[in-house]
Amino acid sequence: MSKDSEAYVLSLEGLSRFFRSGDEELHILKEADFTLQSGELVALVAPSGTGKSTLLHLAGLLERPDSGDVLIQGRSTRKMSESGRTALRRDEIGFVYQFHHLLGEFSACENVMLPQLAAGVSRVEARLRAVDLLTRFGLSHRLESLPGRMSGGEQQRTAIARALANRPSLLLADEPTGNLDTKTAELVFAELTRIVREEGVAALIATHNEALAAAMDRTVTLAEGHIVPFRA
Ligand SMILES: Nc1ncnc2c1ncn2[C@@H]1O[C@H](COP(=O)(O)OP(=O)(O)OP(=O)(O)O)[C@@H](O)[C@H]1O
Repeated sequence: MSKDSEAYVLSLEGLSRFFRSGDEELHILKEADFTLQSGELVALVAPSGTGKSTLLHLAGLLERPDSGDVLIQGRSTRKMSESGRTALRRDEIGFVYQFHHLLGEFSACENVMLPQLAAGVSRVEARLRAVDLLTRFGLSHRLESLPGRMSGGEQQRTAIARALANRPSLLLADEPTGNLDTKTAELVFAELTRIVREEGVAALIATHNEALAAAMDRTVTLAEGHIVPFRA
């Protein structure tokens, strides 16, 4: 465990990731450093193709870096086994994908219950939490709907509720309001902010929406493989 990392929910230390494209090496991250605290909401704003998804996947333990370390609540994941990473991901991290990845054969409520059941929460408690979250995101009339019968925006809101279901310490979101209209995006973002503050979640949210980014605590971008403050 490194010196100050325990104070942060997420610490990225000297993180590097490159891809080979023909003869070229694409250095997406080059010894990048970053920290995120409990209750902090940070926007990640960078042009398409610069590596936002890559960064979120590394931070969410969905991929491994070429070098460097990702620390979650001060715990190094560099030498952690796949099963250790999976458990840490289940217990500490909520991830909202660009495309919602809901399970089509389960209702909205069941989709939000499933990660809780996997973490050992009782059915009764899991349902209470699912109903509360879905209601907060304006979906109380959609509890028993299958994803295929819901609009894109409703599916995305369900995916956000699912990511928050296990009270994660870290929320990572890849364009979570990308397919919502402006008004719905604002409402969803306001509720997301409330939950982040109330539950002390640390959130890193990739977005192209400048108004939403401006409403967060700070904004970072990717520049030459580093994570740096964004200056408009
Ligand atoms: N597995 C991979 N193999 C090779 N190249 C990859 C791989 N994953 C990503 N890349 C490349 O890395 C770069 C960054 O991709 P990434 O998806 O992280 O960007 P992004 O900023 O999230 O883009 P967008 O906003 O369009 O989603 C792109 O040029 C992409 O082609």
